[in-house]
Amino acid sequence: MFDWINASLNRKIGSVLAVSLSFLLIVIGYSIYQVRVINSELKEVSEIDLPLTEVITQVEMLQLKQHLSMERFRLLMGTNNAEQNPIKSFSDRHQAITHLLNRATQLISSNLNNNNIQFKPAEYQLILDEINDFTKSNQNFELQLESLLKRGLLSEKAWEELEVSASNLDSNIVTILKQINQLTLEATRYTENHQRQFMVIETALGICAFLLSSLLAFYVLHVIRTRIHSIHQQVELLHTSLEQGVPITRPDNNSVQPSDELGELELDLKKMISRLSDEMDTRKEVEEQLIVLATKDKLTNVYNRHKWSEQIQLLIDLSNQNKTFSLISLDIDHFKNVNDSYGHQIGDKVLQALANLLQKDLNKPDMVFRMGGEEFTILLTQQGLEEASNIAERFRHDIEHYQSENLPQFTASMGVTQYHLGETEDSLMTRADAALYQSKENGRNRVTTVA
Ligand SMILES: Nc1nc2c(ncn2[C@@H]2O[C@H](COP(=O)(O)OP(=O)(O)OP(=O)(O)O)[C@@H](O)[C@H]2O)c(=O)[nH]1
Repeated sequence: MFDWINASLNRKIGSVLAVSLSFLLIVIGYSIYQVRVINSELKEVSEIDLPLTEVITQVEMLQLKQHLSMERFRLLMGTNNAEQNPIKSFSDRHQAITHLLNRATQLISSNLNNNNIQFKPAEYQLILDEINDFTKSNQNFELQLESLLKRGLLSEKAWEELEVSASNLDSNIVTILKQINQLTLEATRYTENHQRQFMVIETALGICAFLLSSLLAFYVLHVIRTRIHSIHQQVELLHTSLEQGVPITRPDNNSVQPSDELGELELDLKKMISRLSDEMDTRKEVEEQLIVLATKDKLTNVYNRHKWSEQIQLLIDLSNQNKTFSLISLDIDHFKNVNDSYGHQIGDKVLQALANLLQKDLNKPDMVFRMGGEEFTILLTQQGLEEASNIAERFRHDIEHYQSENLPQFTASMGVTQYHLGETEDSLMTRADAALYQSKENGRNRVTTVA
């Protein structure tokens, strides 16, 4: 049973068909057997019982005629109307009766010998014995009658004896006939019962076959529907994830053991979803890396000029809704000397050290941009001019006192300004650069704040 549940759909459907077919064959086989039994029973009735009844009825009729002729002869005996040659007519009837009795004996004995009689053969044997006995009694009666008739005038006593024998023969043949009729009746009833039984069993078998086939077919359909529903859910989940752009839930590939075609399809689908999920994860990582590459400076890992343009526009838009911000323009002092004295690589390291120092000191929403060369801009998204100036001064101090074993000391000049409502990026930058220029002009390593 367990194997069958795990079997392929083809095998499941094949099994349902095989069981239905087997049941059908059983019903057909049983029907053929029953029809044959009923047929042989009816054959027995039509080929033995009915001819036998006909023969014995003829014997009965002849026997009665013989009896009546005897009575008639007795009454007319000695009168002018007496029959001239009664022996011949008695003898003819006797021969006819003997012939009929031989036919009846032949009919029963040949069918008994050929095993054609299935229903109560012992009863037929009994009837055969009775017919044989009757034949002998009839033979004796006929001989007795013939000898008496040949002798002519008979005594009253002899006539009475003959009368008794004839009556006995009449009642014997009637009894045989009744027995045959009884047998025929019983055989017919038996066949009728047989037919009824056959109908009941055949109907029960048919119902069983129908129920079993329906149950199996229902089960197979249920299995197919459950699998298709599971596959449909996976596809639906995938569709929703793709539509909403959320990560694809990775299915559990181990939970399904493919036992049939739908199981294999489900497993293939899960594998495909897993692969798609991997691909989406990789693509997301690549996208994130691309965003980093597009927005960050490779050397210092602070934001680049491209990100600056995007961010300043955003802040200008926000400040138009009454939110202000400030910025610090920063340039390393005499950086050319650093490069010239220590080499370009050390120059790069100074740029990296400065970027780290600035980022470390900043709060989350504030951002550092490398505008090019040794120029940096710090965007203070929520601070006013005074606070920005203080931050710039803190930076200047930290840079001046920054110490590293492998790097030379360096300083930076800064220009600080605040965004004026409604002004453009250009005018803001011009003011910041002017302030920075002023710091350079005034001897460097200083902060100039311009409102
Ligand atoms: N190592 C290194 N040097 C750079 C890079 N970008 C620009 N520079 C150098 O920065 C120096 C800038 O020099 P200047 O514009 O003359 O300015 P300064 O020497 O800093 O003098 P002031 O700004 O007037 O104090 C140049 O020598 C450039 O080669 C870089 O990515 N790495």
